[in-house]
Amino acid sequence: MDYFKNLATLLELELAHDRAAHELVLASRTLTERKELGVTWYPIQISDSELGRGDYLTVTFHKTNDLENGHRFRFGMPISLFSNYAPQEDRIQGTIAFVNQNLMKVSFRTEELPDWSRKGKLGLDLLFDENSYREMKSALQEAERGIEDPQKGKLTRKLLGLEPIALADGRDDFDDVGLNISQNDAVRRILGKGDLAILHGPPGTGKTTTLIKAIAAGIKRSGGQVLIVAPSNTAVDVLAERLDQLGLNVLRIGNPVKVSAHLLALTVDEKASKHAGYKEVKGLEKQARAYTDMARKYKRNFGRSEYEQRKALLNEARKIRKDIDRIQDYVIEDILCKAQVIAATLVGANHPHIRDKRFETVVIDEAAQGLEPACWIPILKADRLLLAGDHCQLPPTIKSEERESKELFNTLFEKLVKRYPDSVSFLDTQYRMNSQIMTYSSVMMYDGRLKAAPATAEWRLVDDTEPIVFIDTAGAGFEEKEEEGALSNKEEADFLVNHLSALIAQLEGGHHGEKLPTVGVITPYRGQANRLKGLLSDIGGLPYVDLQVSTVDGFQGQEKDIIYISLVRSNTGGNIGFLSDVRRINVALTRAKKKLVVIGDSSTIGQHAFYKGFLDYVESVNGYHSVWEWNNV
Ligand SMILES: Nc1ncnc2c1ncn2[C@@H]1O[C@H](COP(=O)(O)OP(=O)(O)OP(=O)(O)O)[C@@H](O)[C@H]1O
Repeated sequence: MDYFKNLATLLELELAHDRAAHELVLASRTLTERKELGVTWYPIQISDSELGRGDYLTVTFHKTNDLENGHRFRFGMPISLFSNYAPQEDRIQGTIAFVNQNLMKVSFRTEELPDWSRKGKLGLDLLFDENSYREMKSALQEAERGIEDPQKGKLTRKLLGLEPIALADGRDDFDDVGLNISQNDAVRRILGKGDLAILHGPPGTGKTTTLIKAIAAGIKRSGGQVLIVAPSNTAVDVLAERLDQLGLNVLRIGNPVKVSAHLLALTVDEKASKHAGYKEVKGLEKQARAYTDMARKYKRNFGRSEYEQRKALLNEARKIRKDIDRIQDYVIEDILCKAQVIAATLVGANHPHIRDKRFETVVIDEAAQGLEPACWIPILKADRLLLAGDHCQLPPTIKSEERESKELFNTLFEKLVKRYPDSVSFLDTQYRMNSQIMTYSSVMMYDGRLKAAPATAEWRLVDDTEPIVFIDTAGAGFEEKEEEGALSNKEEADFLVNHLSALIAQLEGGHHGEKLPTVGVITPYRGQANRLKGLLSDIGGLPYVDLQVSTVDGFQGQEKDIIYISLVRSNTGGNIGFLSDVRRINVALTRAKKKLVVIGDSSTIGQHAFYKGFLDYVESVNGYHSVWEWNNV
């Protein structure tokens, strides 16, 4: 079917760009730059190594310094181990079996690491993760092959509009006093046995709360097992943690990124270590290791009989390892059977432990951020599907610049919202923003259907009369500049930092030692984010203030009491680049709880209807100011 072939073509384009970009980083950046970009660990030390299943060697590495903040190594990705003596030649590839901030376990397809690993300093490079693309491609092929199959292709045909779909009518008696009307309605429709349910949750409307209540209620009623997936590990961690808190048996497939003992306890490895079969495995592992160690003694200068001895010992170890594998298979099967909820990333839904499993219900959270080919991986395991997300916020990240690739921004979530509007439950009450901050987003993005919960609608900073402010830099000579491909606006950044510092000083005066509000500074451009971070660190930060500076992408899903937005764009042509993607600016405008300050050049951004409307709106609530008002004080 052309539908999946077209998707596969788009995916190929994206793969080519992603790979080229990654390989360019590895080939052209220095070791220090790669470390900063989070794609290299160096220097590292080996703290353990263990021969395991299928003669794979698992080696544990530790970072020997902890200066880098964040890295991009994730469970299941390929890496390359190198030594500083000959970083080009001395290399061996492996796969990440576990990773946290400072420790990584890597499986190598060998019984021993090469000799060079005992000399010099070692490092790890993150290789391009072709595996995710392979899984996506094979899901598209499988979807295409299965579409004619009366049973297997059923949900696929329904989702594509080739066969009638059954939607739940919402006639159910579910009612949770902790949920609002739209949330309870949504749960009722999810609990009805339709083929598809979509939960549309604008910012701060309790999408996750609703989703986990619906899942828990469904399991409580009819048992069964639910697969819940999300595009990012962070989102999967949130879901796993919250479902576990509700007392469900949750199994986290893959490797949590959040540092939490609670979450770690939900993984297959941790559950296996507490399983009754584990003791037996440990005993057998000890025996196998003893045989292998004995065999290794015959390593050099041996004659025929020693050779035979060595072979026999290794054979013995191998036999024991087969027994271990059998017990481990049983343990894993038992853990999988008992789980009420299995949580994984989209690609993790094809982890070997669950690759061949089917689920009556599959749930995809943050579905509007998932690449469509990745969404098909879990969907192919489902009889019915529940999607949650908001297509009016950021779409998935796409590396390719080519025009056709932009088609991937049109997510399956959005297509299904349009194809089956009756399957959509809209959450209409938000618990985050003062109503003045919410209104423009509600009108432009959500047909004016969003309202603020009563307790939220009026909240504001102490003595503050302006929850939403636009500061116009038009004519002030603030200019956008491009340096090494990065856009920033120096004067706007200086102004922002001064304005923010003054606001905080004023709040400190009125706060008398109470906790200061949290602050976020958002800008669409990385160059400006770096400039702002630099300025703020030059003035020694803002003491006692919880402050985060980031691009819009780093803020999705978060909230702060005060948000500043630096729009950067200031040119005569009215060129606003990717600011014209209103989904991106919608995310920025909906992060503030009590005060939102937007700084930009009305003569540039005002040429675009969305921003023109925004300026008019802010003026109508008396929040419009010119930069001169501050500069002349
Ligand atoms: N019915 C409710 N009554 C009171 N507070 C609620 C209700 N539903 C959600 N909230 C609160 O709203 C906030 C957002 O909830 P949740 O984390 O579920 O939202 P979300 O919609 O998933 O958020 P996001 O904007 O990240 O998508 C939380 O602080 C939650 O406690």
